[in-house]
Amino acid sequence: APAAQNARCSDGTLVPNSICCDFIPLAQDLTENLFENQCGETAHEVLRLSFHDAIAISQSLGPSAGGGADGSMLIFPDVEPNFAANLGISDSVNDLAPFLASGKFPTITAGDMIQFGATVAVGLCPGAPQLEFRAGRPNATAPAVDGLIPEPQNTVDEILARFKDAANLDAEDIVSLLVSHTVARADHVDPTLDAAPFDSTPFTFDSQFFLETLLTGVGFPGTPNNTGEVSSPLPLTVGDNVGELRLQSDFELARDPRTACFWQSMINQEALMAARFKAAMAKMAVIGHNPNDLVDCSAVVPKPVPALNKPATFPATKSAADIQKACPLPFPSLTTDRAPRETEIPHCPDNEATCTS
Ligand code: HEM
Ligand SMILES: [Ca+2]
Ligand SMILES: [Mn+2]
Repeated sequence: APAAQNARCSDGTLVPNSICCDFIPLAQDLTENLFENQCGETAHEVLRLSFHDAIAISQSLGPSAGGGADGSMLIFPDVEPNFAANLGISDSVNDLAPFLASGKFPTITAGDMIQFGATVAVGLCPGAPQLEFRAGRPNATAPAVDGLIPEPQNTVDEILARFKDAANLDAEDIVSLLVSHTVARADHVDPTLDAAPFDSTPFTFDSQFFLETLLTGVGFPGTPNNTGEVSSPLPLTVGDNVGELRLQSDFELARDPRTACFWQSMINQEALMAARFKAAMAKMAVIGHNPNDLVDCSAVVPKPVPALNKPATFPATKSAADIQKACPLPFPSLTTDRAPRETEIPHCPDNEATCTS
């Protein structure tokens, strides 16, 4: 049953508890002053942070190993962010810390700041769903131990085992969470590159990621032989416009018999993709908590920007012949973008000439 809506925020939003109202000015502050109204670098990094905070928990190791979505990254910024698997996460920690310390949001905990920040970030990406948000995560009392964050060099067996040990998340949950890699770029996999995108549309929440990870790899956007990286189908790098980078883990999850059909089913199915991402993110965001102890503040999550409603397409120069089909079900029929050669993937949202990276 839906929670009773027994408080009204000053802007008229009806919520179960007035605590929810405190997130309305935070959403506005983050949107304007941190994310600058874009599905850009800072938004991507806060989404990644929501995962790295939440997944650091272990049923087999017990409660002392980590508390899940408890804000430990923000409360102990000198511990987990220094683990190798968290390389780059300190950018997002440093981005959110001033909002926590500002005194403007005294009722908002570190864990809530991270998970709410991710809902705001995602909503700036065209095609993304309006995520659920629950408030009231108690502050972490200790940082998590090292070794709980999945890495791109991990096998599918290791990845499936890690998500199960963390919170009984299954293969479909993992693929659903990996929708996030549609708005993602790597800064540390190839140390010679900044912002190497995982698909050709890193500022759009679309299904290109699921399509492009199934194309035959032909080269590297930077240097070869990096740990956790395999060859990508669109490696063309021109200056700041870095070519596509493919994680070994995404390559293997796209082809493993346990995940390949669900992976393929996401292609050109944006409503399915958005719905499954929303459901999986709702599970991830409450790891370490009893959701019934939290207040459903979904009503204060900003409405996402409108979708572009562009069907999935093979990038220029690619076609069905380049697909490494791993699922026996029929492959969706898609057109190819028309251009004489491989196109550059723009470094900045909205094709602006400069942007933060
Ligand atoms: C098998 C599990 C996963 C692995 C192995 C993995 C690995 C990675 C790696 C290596 C990067 C590049 C980091 C860098 O070099 O800057 C990355 C980026 C990213 N990941 Fe994942 N990831 C996984 C799951 C997830 C999940 C579940 C989420 C969110 C729900 C997520 C969100 C992101 C985002 C948004 C970025 C881009 C950050 C940016 O653009 O700065 N990832 N991931
Ligand atoms: Ca995309
Ligand atoms: Mn980045």
